[in-house]
Amino acid sequence: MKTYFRLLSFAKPIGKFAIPYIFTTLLAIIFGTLNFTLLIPLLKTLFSTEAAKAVSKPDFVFSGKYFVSIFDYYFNEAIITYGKYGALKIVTLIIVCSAFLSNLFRYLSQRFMEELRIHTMQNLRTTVFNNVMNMNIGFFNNERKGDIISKVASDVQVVQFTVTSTLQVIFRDPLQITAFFIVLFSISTKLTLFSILVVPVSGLIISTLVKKLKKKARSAQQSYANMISFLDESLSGIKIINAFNAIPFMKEKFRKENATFSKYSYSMIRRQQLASPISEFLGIATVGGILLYGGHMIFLGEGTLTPEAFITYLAIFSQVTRPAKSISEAFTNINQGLAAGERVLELVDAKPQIVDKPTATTANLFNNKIELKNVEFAYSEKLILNNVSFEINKGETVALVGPSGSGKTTICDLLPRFYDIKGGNILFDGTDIRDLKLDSIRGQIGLVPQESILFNDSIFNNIAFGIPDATMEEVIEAAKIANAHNFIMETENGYETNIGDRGAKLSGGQRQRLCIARAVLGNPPIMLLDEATSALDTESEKLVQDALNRLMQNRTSLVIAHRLSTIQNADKIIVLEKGKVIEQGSHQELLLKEGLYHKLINMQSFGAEA
Ligand SMILES: Nc1ncnc2c1ncn2[C@@H]1O[C@H](COP(=O)(O)OP(=O)(O)OP(=O)(O)O)[C@@H](O)[C@H]1O
Repeated sequence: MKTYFRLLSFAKPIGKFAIPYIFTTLLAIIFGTLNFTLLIPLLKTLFSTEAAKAVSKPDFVFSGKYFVSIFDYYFNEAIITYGKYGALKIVTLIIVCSAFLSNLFRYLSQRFMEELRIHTMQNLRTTVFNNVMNMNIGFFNNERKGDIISKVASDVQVVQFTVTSTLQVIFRDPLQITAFFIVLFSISTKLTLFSILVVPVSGLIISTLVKKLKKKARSAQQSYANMISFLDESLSGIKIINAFNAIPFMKEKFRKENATFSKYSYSMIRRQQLASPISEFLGIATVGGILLYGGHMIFLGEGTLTPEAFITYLAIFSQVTRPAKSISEAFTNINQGLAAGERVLELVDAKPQIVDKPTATTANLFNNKIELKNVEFAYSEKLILNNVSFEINKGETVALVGPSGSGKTTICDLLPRFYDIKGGNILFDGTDIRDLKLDSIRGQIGLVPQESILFNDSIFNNIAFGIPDATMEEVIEAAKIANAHNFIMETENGYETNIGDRGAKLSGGQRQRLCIARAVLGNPPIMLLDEATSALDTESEKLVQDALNRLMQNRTSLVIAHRLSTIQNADKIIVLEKGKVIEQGSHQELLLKEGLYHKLINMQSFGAEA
């Protein structure tokens, strides 16, 4: 129930939709019930052989019986005044008008409900996406991408079609049933009491049926998420899958997950679908019982039940099953909706671990140095960085070198606070970065990752990423500095060319140069650079290297260096091993020490050029 109300809280402002909905629904129910009530006089005129006699007007009492008898009274009057056929015309006209109004209001109420539903889901989807974007990088190491995608895309959809659609069931259908029962009671109390006895029995049967649905729904949704993850991985890794002849293997893996999903869906749907025929059957069985009981009452001349009232009674009672059925259906579906809702709310409730302190201040423009002091860091339990200390002075290029897994990338991720450190300090111009606003630090740091990260968009938008007011002149200028302008001009639509998924339509060197152009345009005072290890051909390599050198000019840079030339030109080299700084100094100083650096140089482990 808590989940349900939380999901509804996304309907804000609910009054905007709920008030017109309640109003139109009430009118639809009133006119809908009126239609059936009018059947009594209609049948009476058609079948009665006696001439109408004047009767006295019934006294007002607030009850269903009064309304039935007042109809009777006016109808009788109409027969006396206009004759039987004339009265029939009037009643038919009223029935048609009332049916028109009832359907009109039903349509309007449906429209308000749809607006509420779509509005709620729009809110929910935006909230989930925004919250996911706010999460710190570490969150994505633990959550599977496909899981997040399926929560935002599919689970929200399930919530939409189950949770919010129960809203109308909660309000409209019980009200409709009540209205019908008021009329039923006024026609025959005895008969109605008899039929009510059946309701708890069918309720019990249905609730046993749906009890297990929620667990099954959760397993089905999880299995669906696995499929999405798998699809995502397969599409990203399609080249490797082909190269390793792994297509049959992947197909088989997908087939298995797909079969699991189908199994859960099937067993869930089997139960779900049972609810409707069972409730319909119970409804008809009840009508059968009423038919016998009511017929018995008429034949014996017991009570006041007339044949026309009895037919009307049966007509109305057969209508009761419709809202009753939709209530029972809603209850079977809601479990599936709640399971999906819980999965979605997990994402809404996830709290980013890295947020601004309330006392955080805005960092001034970088003007002195970044200092790592006895930094300790662990992704989980195992310490990855241990007592790391070094300084990056303004204007310097500092190179990080060390064997694979020594912690170079980790150090680069700590400066923009993608992760928080466990011990020590990282000082930005003397202030701990945890005391500064995240935006104000990240705004001063540019990032060129090893793997070019580009979006399925135009070249212009990829370069101007994150700078919405960038002009074409500025973008061209940045592209020229990054040696990208010439190749861009050779593409089909120049800066408007779409580069495909993750830049698939470009070469590796071109992708790197676009990423460099993006960093140039951002013009941050500090650059974090992860040099690509993949060897490019000499021509492309030269263009990229040249672009990187220009990017680093007049800037403070921390570079994960793989090229000997970058390392030799660095002002300072930090040599890492197993998360510790083993040596630091210039190229010449470190060579003289004949330590790890010397060994690494001799082993030529700095990539293609070394
Ligand atoms: N997201 C993560 N979760 C847990 N452990 C991680 C994560 N990322 C890296 N590690 C571990 O941290 C250690 C340092 O990794 P890091 O990526 O910083 O090394 P690196 O020096 O950049 O290596 P390479 O040169 O191969 O890129 C490794 O032992 C790695 O297994």
